[in-house]
Amino acid sequence: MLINVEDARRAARRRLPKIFFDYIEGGSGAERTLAANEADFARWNLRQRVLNDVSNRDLSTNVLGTQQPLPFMLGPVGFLGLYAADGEIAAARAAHMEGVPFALSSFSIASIGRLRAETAGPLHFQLYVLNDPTIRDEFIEQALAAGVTTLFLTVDVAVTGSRERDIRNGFRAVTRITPRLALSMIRRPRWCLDLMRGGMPQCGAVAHRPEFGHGALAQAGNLARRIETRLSWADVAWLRKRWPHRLVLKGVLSVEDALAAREAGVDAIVVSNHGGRQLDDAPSTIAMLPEIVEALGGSLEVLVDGGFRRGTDIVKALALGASGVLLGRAYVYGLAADGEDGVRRVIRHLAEEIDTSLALMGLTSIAELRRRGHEALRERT
Ligand SMILES: Cc1cc2nc3c(=O)[nH]c(=O)nc-3n(C[C@H](O)[C@H](O)[C@H](O)COP(=O)(O)O)c2cc1C
Ligand SMILES: CCCCCCC(=O)C(=O)O
Repeated sequence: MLINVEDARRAARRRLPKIFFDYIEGGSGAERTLAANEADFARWNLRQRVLNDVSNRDLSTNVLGTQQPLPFMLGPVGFLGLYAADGEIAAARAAHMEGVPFALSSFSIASIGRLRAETAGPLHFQLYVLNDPTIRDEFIEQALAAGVTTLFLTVDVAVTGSRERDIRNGFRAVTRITPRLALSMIRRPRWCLDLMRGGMPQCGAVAHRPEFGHGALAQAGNLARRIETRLSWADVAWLRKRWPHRLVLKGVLSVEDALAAREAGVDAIVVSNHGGRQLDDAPSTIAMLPEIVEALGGSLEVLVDGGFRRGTDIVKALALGASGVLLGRAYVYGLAADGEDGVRRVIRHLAEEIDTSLALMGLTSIAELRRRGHEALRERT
C-alpha cells in the first residue's frame, strides 16, 4: 500500500533496475549532505496550539506570481522517462490534475515540444547550459515556443558531483547494453515491458544529434560531460536580457550568492544543494534557509528543495520564509512505483499532511503560517 513517500520509495526499489534506483537515490561522496537534508528537519519542532476554530482550511498560496492550490511543485529531475513509460508526461499530468506546476529538466526523454503537445497545464523549464551555444539557444527557443513562462537556470552543476553509486554501476559510462546491464533489466520484467514497448528511450533534446550517441544512457553520459564549466554571473546577466519571462536561479546555498542573484535581476532563487548530489558536506538547505531569507529581507522570492519527504517538512520551510517547495525524489519514487497515479498519491499524501499539521497548529491557511513565521516553530537545542 502506498500511504507515504517511504512506501513509494520501497516500491520504486522493487520495480527499477538497480542502476536507475541508485541514480535517483544516491548522493555524492559519503552522502553526508544527502542525509543532512532529511535529518535537519528534526532540528525544528512544530508548535501545537489548541482551541482555535480550524474548520475551514486553505492550502492555496502564491508561488512565482501564480496562485496555486498547494504550496509545492514538482521540480526538475532528469530522465523521468527511464523510470516509467513516458515518465515526463505522466508526472506533468499528475501535477496538473492536482493543480501544481511541473518543471521539465533539460535532460529529459520527452522533448519540450512533445510535453507541450500532450499536456495542458502550466509548464516550467529547467535549463542546463551546455558548452555549445547552439544547444542553449535551441532550448530557449523551444521553451518560448512551448509557452514556458518560468525558466529555472541550474547553477550548482559546474562539474558533476562524485556519485559513487553511479561510478560503481557505470551509469555515465554506458555506451552499449552489456550482458550485466541486460541481466539487471530483465530482472525487472514489468519495468522492461513498460519501457521498451516504445523502443529504446532517447533523450528528446539530443536524439537528432548523432554526436551524443544512441540511447538515453549513452546520451546521459555525454550530456553530463557537456555542461558548461565556465558558467558565470555574466551568463546570468545575458540570460536575464534574453529571457523575457520569469527567471529563477536554482542552486543557491549562501547569502553572498543570494545577494548576487538579486543584483543580477532574477525573479527568485531556489535554495538548493541539488539534493546532496553535488558538494558533499555542504550544509542542508533547511539549515541555510533562515539566514538567506533574513539577508534578502523580502526583496527576492525564495523557494527551497532538498530532502522534503513529509508534509511537516514543507510546513517548516514555509514558516522559515520559503514561498514554496520543489519536490525531487519524493515524487520520482511515486512515478517509478506507479506512474501518474503514484505521483498523484504522493502529492495528495503531502497535501493531507500539511492540512492536518496546520489544523493541529491552530492555523487555517498557508498565509497565516507564513505570517506566524518562526513563531510557529520551536528550535530544538
Ligand atoms: C534523479 C535526479 C535527477 C535530477 N536531475 C536534475 C536536473 O536535470 N536538473 C536540475 O536542476 N536538478 C536535478 N535534480 C535535482 C532536483 O531538482 C532537486 O534539487 C533535488 O532532487 C532535491 O532533493 P530531494 O530529491 O532530496 O528532494 C535531480 C535530482 C535527482 C534525484
Ligand atoms: C548523468 C548525470 C547528469 C547530471 C545532470 C542531471 C542531474 O541534475 C542530476 O543527476 O542530479
